[in-house]
Amino acid sequence: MIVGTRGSQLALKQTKDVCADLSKITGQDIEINIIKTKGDKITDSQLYNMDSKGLFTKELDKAVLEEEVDFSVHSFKDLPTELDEDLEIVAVPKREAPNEVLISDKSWDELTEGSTLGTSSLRREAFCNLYKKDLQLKPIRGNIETRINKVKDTSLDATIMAQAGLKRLNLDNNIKTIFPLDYFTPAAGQGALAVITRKDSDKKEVISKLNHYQSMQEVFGEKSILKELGVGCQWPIGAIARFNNNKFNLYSILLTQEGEILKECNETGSIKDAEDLGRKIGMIFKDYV
Ligand SMILES: NCc1[nH]cc(CCC(=O)O)c1CC(=O)O
Repeated sequence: MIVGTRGSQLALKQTKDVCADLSKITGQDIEINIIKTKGDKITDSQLYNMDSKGLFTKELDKAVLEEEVDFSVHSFKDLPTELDEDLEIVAVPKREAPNEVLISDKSWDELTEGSTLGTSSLRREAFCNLYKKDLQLKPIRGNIETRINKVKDTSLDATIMAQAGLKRLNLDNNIKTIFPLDYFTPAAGQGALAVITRKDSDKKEVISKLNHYQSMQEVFGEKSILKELGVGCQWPIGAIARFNNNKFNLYSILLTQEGEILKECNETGSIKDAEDLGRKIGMIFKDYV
């Protein structure tokens, strides 16, 4: 089999992890085909100002559709809300920690007025403005290590990242503060991967063995909020689903860029109805955007 992936350190590590698990099932090695996406080529730091639909996924989708590769591996949170009609997310492997973390010499509580914090995420900007209006927010680009180095070489006082990416790259020793999920709520799908094939692929069945049902329901629930709203990552929305003690809970918060809370929702139900809960929250949010 051949897998398509972006070439970033994180994308490659994620793909290798998925392939190792899949090889255990098939007993065969998987060839890795690196595909450059538009998102890898642009250098503008204000990513969220652009039409972000499939910025990191379009070329990969094409490779799967044209049977250049058998499947692709993505960070779930970077997927656009609508997938090509001939493609399918056949597996969401067990999710890594979805939390947001602070990279800095100082803890979140110690960060003082005027400190510089690098982020190019509207949601992270909104949460910073909600809790610490006096930080100087600066756009930041580059791979995870580059971002950490901007703090280490003191060109920035702090940055906020996903714990999952750091864990996967064994860079989690740089974490200063791990944010609780209901304090600094992550993006829909954060910490999870998506394995995509063609709907009519004969590899679908074997690849679907990588699926972790609970993780899939959590991230599909979160993503359906955005789907219902008809927005991608251009809105500052945090969403987190958790399945604990046999209860499926979906929490989401809608902010303005300036850090004002427009609406918070919390729904509990059956894990199999994850997407219904997400749609319900999306519908409620429609009155607030
Ligand atoms: N938008 C970038 C991106 N896409 C996926 C991850 C890693 C974490 C994940 O798998 O959710 C990151 C880095 C970050 O947000 O810090």
